Amino acid sequence: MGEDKKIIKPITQAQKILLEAKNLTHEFDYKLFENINFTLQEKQTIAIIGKSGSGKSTLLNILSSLLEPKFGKVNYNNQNIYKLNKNTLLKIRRDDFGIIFQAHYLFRGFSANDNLKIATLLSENEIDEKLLKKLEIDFVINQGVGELSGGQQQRLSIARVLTKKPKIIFADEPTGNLDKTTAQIVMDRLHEYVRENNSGMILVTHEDDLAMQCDKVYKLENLELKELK
Ligand SMILES: Nc1ncnc2c1ncn2[C@@H]1O[C@H](COP(=O)(O)OP(=O)(O)OP(=O)(O)O)[C@@H](O)[C@H]1O
Repeated sequence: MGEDKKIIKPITQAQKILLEAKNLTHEFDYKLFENINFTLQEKQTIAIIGKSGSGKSTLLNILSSLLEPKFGKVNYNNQNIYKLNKNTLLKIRRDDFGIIFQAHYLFRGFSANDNLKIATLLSENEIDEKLLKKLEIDFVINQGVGELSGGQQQRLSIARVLTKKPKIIFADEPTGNLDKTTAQIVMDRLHEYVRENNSGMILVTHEDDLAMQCDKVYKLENLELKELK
């Protein structure tokens, strides 16, 4: 009698949805986008490209809880973040959302190290020395923020955000001040972080080659979000 053969089936589990936006519409002086739907899954990276002024940063602000849309909703943990009470929203923004914008919001009177320590105090995580080395800022860590170059400040703000271990990274031109090689180093770290932490990332960029390294690429154009990849 032959042995029972066990057939091991691959488990095809649906990826968890991290963020879901429905019917987003927004305008300032003119309409920027209308009825946009958007989903970010665990371990997924999504790039948003488009012409200057098309509304990419505005969309990222809305997705990251910083700007309430004129219409539509943004769901995180199945709840519309704009219907949450202020303290709950602040907690999500502090603990779960890692916002990397062009204005770094670093504390300028403090050293680079102090800026990182603030993130460790908020999250009870350690400063990741290896990450600082990979980002090539380990040797400026004791300098004041004001003494760092623009690109070093940018990488410090990225290190600070990653120290928090966010569930979702929202990055608006995170490599804007960097040369091509350093920009790639930073992007590699962000992708690595997402993979290793079951996180997700939404990246706004003008760099098509950096966008194409993401799992999905959308172009904001004519009020719509068109899927390019
Ligand atoms: N807070 C605001 N109040 C009024 N108008 C705004 C505000 N924020 C953005 N806008 C306008 O909305 C439009 C889209 O701006 P946004 O920064 O979202 O574009 P973008 O696609 O990110 O541009 P860029 O690629 O140049 O950064 C612009 O015309 C801008 O002036």
